[in-house]
Amino acid sequence: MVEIRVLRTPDELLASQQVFRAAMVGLPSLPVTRDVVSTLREPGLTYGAYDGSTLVGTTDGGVGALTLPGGAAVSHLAVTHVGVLPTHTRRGIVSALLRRQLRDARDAGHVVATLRASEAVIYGRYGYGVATSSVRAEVITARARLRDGVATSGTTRLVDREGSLDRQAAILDENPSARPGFVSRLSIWWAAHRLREDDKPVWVAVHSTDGRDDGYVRYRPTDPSQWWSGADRRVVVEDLHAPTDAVFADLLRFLLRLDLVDRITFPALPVDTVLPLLVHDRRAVRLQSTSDETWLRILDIHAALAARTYGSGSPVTVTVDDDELPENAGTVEVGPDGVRRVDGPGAVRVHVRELAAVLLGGTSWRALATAGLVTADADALAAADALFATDRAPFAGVGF
Ligand SMILES: CC(=O)SCCNC(=O)CCNC(=O)[C@H](O)C(C)(C)COP(=O)(O)OP(=O)(O)OC[C@H]1O[C@@H](n2cnc3c(N)ncnc32)[C@H](O)[C@@H]1OP(=O)(O)O
Repeated sequence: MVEIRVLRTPDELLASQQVFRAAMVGLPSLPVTRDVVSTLREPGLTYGAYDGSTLVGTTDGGVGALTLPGGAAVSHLAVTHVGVLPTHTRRGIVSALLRRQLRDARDAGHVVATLRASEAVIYGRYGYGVATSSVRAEVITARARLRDGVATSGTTRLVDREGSLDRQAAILDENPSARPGFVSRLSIWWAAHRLREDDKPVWVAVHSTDGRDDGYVRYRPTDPSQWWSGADRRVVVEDLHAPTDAVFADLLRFLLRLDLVDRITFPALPVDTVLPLLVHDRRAVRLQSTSDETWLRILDIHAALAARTYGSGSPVTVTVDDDELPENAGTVEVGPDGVRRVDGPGAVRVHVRELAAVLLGGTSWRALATAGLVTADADALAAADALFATDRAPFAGVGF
């Protein structure tokens, strides 16, 4: 049997970092030392599994906010650094760690937990479901001309990279996106980003509307060694924050003005991105692949459902199954006027994992029913879809 403990000292946190990296095998190296490791972890949120005196598994988190449909933000545990040493896998160690983490997060009052999954088969058993997706896009700049009707909403300027991370963090904090699924960025993530900085070229452009900074794009060439005479010069957008489509259009306008660049890659955009519509030749934009982005675990079903808004229509009763956090289980009535607990079986029956998939509007109830993941009749499904549908695809816009 392993023992699960909260890790606190720099040596324990460093050991957790090493266990995670050994489990992940192929991550780029990161100069984490005893001196800096505490800046990368929030106190009391790193867990370790011990086999005797040896740390063999770990999980970690940070607390921020996640935006629900309608714009309300709820308390959010961002789960990361999950790993078990290869010598100790398939003995239930990560299950013990993740269950303890979920229980503590619920008891601490967090409404949702989310993570990015290294594999799709790991987290569903703990109640995590895919709540947002992203699309990778590539722009062939020679063919990409912005449509004449795309209005300019502000100005875009290059800023010095020195100190610009603080500027980026402030812009994000001051201009959160109203898109469902948006998550606030944590200081531990910016600290990790600082640690990863190198002397390779990277550029930052900041957008302002009426003199107020409200968005930015950070981009870098993919292969500087081939830049001088390269025939296929590529730039990758490392990070982009555009709280509105108008800001996004201006940042795209800026990127399309870069000389020498043949292709621009956006590794992750919302699946309903306006990008192809903004250019005359929509095949200048290749939407290459979609990926699951946010795996979401609802920790407090009543709080999560009550904090979002709904479309019009009749209320629907939903019975939720949740073995891991049994206080969540039961029936709720959800309608345009709110959410309340009711007795008896609901018109729809769903596991908490599938409720996570519809919470932000990223999946329809009808699609879940087609996959056999919801039990309901056609009228109840239609009513639930009318309530839960959102006008924008949910998107977080950050990996962690
Ligand atoms: C948010 C993040 O940090 S994502 C990064 C996750 N970490 C990694 O991918 C690193 C490499 N992998 C690992 O460290 C480990 O294999 C982990 C963390 C994925 C799983 O840890 P384990 O301690 O082996 O998991 P545990 O023994 O608790 O498994 C629970 C169940 O999940 C299944 N399972 C776990 N991992 C996998 C997997 N990668 N593929 C298929 N099934 C899996 C187990 O078979 C078991 O199934 P069962 O309940 O039907 O018996």
